[in-house]
Amino acid sequence: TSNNHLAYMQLALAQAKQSPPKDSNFRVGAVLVDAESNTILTTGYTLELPGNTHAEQVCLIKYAKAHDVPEERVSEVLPTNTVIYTTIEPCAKRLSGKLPCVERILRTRKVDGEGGIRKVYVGMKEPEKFIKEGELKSGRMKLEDAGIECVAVPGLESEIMDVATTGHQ
Ligand SMILES: Nc1nc(=O)c(N)c(NC[C@H](O)[C@H](O)[C@H](O)COP(=O)(O)O)[nH]1
Ligand SMILES: [Zn+2]
Repeated sequence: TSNNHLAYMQLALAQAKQSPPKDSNFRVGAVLVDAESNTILTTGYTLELPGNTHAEQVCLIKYAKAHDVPEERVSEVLPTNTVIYTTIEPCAKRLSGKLPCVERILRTRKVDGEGGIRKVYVGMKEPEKFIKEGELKSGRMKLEDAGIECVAVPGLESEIMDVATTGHQ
């Protein structure tokens, strides 16, 4: 139901508020959810873990760690109907050159095409500040092409933006 989505997005926003301000990224929060049982698997916020980490990346690292696999093998342990809520859409490219979250989400799918993250619930699109719209659009297309639906959860955009850009000049 839509108010369930809003509740998870509000939780993601609460995570984003814990992120240390930095002028070269956005403060984002994310919540990894098992949609089958409607239970929270992990939460994450930008820079929560060392290595200039993104919120979505933190969720996956934590879940993988809890199941004794490295993040790149999280597909082996994720529940089959996993979804992620993120205050800003998964990044398609990162100025740091690190692996974008779109790629991290794509590789949660098992080799046989089963499981992994099936839907991405987004609080708002990434503002065109670090990355051009063309790149952002190609990221969205990659997810759609892989059958991963991006669903907007409206209502928190202005608060998400305020939190995301705290610390920017
Ligand atoms: N969805 C999302 N989650 C995050 O946790 C985060 N920080 C961003 N931010 C996107 C922005 O485009 C990148 O932060 C810049 O491109 C700089 O790249 P780095 O973060 O330094 O790798 N986006
Ligand atoms: Zn990212």
